[in-house]
Amino acid sequence: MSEKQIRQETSENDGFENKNSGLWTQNLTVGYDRIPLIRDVELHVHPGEILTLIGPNGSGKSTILKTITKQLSKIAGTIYVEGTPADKLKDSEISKQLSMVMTERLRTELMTGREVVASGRYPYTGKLGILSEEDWKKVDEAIELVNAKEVAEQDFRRISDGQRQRLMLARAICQDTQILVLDEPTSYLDMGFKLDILANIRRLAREKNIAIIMSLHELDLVSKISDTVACVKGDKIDRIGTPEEIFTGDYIQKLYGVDEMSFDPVTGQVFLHVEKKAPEVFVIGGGGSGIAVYQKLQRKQIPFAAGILQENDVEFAAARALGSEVVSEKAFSSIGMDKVEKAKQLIDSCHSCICAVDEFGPQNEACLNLKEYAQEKGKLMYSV
Ligand SMILES: Nc1ncnc2c1ncn2[C@@H]1O[C@H](COP(=O)(O)OP(=O)(O)OP(=O)(O)O)[C@@H](O)[C@H]1O
Repeated sequence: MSEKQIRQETSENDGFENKNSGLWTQNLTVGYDRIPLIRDVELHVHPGEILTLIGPNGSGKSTILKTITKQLSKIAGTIYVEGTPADKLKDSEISKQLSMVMTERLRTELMTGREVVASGRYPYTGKLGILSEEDWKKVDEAIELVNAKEVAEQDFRRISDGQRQRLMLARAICQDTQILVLDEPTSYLDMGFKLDILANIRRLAREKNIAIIMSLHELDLVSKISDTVACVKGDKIDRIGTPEEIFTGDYIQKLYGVDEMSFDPVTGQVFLHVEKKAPEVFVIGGGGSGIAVYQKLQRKQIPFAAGILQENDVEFAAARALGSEVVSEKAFSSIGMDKVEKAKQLIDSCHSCICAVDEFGPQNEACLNLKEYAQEKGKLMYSV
């Protein structure tokens, strides 16, 4: 860790905020046609860190980002770029300090991907826009970083959305600024590129000490990449904190207006809404063994009960979300006889029982007991 990073981390720990670095917004109000959409936006993105905006569609994430990058006029407040109010900076000065991924305003007729990326170097070239060898080196490094070498020489308009997105990110990266603004940088990318680009963004922040502010819809990735998460809801930033402070309890579910069980804040898993009906099948699961069975039953719309799961079991959230009933025991406690009885009653009321568990030991003896019970009753099945 560099000395600068250590200083930065310790400065956070003692609560000291350095307004002269990164990006800072104070009492910022954003909106359209002078009508406020989000008020009092107070964000600070430190060098080397990533702040991610999350929130439902239309909540105002892009509006905040567009205002920060001056594509949209602010209604009130101040945006500090590396300590200086953005109003006092010329566009040419801002573009040396702050870069953004944008697609709308760019004219890309007859341009190759590499040329589009190279336009990110224009703030550093003279009026004729001639790039030096050093500029082209930065262009090619950025293209390499986003894994877009194979499409760099193609017509920018004739490549896929995902390839275009990677090149636009390269364009922002080679602009070589201290602040990077990204609006949904992974929306068109497949899973492999999503992970790759986000890992690169993370590395870029840490290694080059860049302050990054972005919006993301992939909640499972937000907590892995962000230092700070700001939640946009209604006419304000509803909550701001570390991923651990945001992804807890039922906050995210409330932010997005979904059922509490539709999302597991610990793993980031999402579950389709299920109508809770009287269970027809009892699933003996545990340790992740039951998940595939729950999903199959859900796809077939067969209501089920599950058990006996400890509340810290990896499949507890899935069972709770997809099952009509779950017999569970507190984490790290031995399974009580009352829970075994409850599970047996449910087996009695179901027409069949599926045992997803392959191996039994002292920790899941109660489940072995249930399997034997189901067998005695002639209800044991091995697959859906
Ligand atoms: N040019 C515009 N003029 C007026 N209103 C606009 C304009 N662009 C967006 N809006 C409105 O501003 C609100 C916020 O839009 P914004 O694009 O910032 O949301 P978002 O959080 O980025 O959404 P998404 O997750 O769907 O990308 C929406 O109600 C939208 O309809």
